[in-house]
Amino acid sequence: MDLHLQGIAKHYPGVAALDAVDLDIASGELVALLGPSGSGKTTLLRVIAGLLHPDAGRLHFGETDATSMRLRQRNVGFVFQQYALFRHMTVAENIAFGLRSRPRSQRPSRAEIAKRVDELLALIQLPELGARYPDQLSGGQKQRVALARALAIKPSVLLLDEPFGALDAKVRVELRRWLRRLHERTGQTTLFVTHDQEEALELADRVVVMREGRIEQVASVDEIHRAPASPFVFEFIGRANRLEGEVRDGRFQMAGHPLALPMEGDYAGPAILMTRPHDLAIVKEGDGFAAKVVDLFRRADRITAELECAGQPRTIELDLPDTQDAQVPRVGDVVRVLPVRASVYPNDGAA
Ligand SMILES: Nc1ncnc2c1ncn2[C@@H]1O[C@H](COP(=O)(O)OP(=O)(O)OP(=O)(O)O)[C@@H](O)[C@H]1O
Repeated sequence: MDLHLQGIAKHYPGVAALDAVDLDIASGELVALLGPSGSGKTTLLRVIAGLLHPDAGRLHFGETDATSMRLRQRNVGFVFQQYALFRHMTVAENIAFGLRSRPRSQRPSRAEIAKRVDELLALIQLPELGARYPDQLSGGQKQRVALARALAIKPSVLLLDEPFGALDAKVRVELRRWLRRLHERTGQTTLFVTHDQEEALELADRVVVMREGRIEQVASVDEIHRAPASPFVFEFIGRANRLEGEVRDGRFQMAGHPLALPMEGDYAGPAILMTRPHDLAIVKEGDGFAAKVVDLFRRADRITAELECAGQPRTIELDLPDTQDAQVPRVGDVVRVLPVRASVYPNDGAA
């Protein structure tokens, strides 16, 4: 089922949890909602689920206007961070719950429900565990059962709110890969909330980056990497450096010195250059800008230099290439730094 949101708004006293959100999700897509705490991800999910009524805007499931539809009519599957399994029910009973609690006219027969439960136990790769109780499962197993329970009703859309948030890092990575494979098999339209950029980028077909109740960018994982729409997105999806300057004659300048980076568009004025630590190089002479090494960090797989640049409010980080003969500067050295790759944005004060 495809999903269309137009101008969805939800206000609480003093805060716009959602501020005119437009979003289209195609049938079968796996979309990640990514954003910092408080950016409106959960609110958006709750509006789609029908747990929360928006103040404004319209929501369509396919051709059907679902804005005023009740939770049950929407037939959505929902999984939260905290395992919401019923403790007094077995795994099989938990999975069957959504089907069993349907009105009699829409309820499948006992045999059909049992068959569906078996299919789902196989799908979540826990075929032997139907008779167990939730307390007898690991955290990862519980979340797989929660997913099976959400899928049992053949939902129009599956809504996952940080479903792996309470699990340890290793299990989390395993489960997100498992979810990706599961999605490839089921083709279930899925919206996945996370504040973990790695999780979003590994899992999703498309990523929606949210900030203060608004959508900052919607794009494929590739495009979000290649062309982050704003300094906020750039910073949110990986380690980032920010340099302030201006664009003149199609070049970014710091303290009057133009860098040799080609720039698209005809913007001129205050600007922000964003670049990743591994996209900065130390050069012998010529282009680039001067920076002073204020610290060196040895990490597992690299050495990172922290640099101070004249006139810049923040220090920047540069990853040194991992080669034996690489010249490692010392703290206090002044080096010339060249951004090999960067994105330049107008500095409108909001970035
Ligand atoms: N019931 C409520 N009453 C008042 N304010 C609320 C309520 N629910 C959410 N908010 C506010 O709306 C904004 C968006 O909240 P939301 O829970 O959607 O953010 P989120 O991106 O899911 O955050 P997190 O990653 O921390 O879960 C926040 O500023 C939050 O404080």
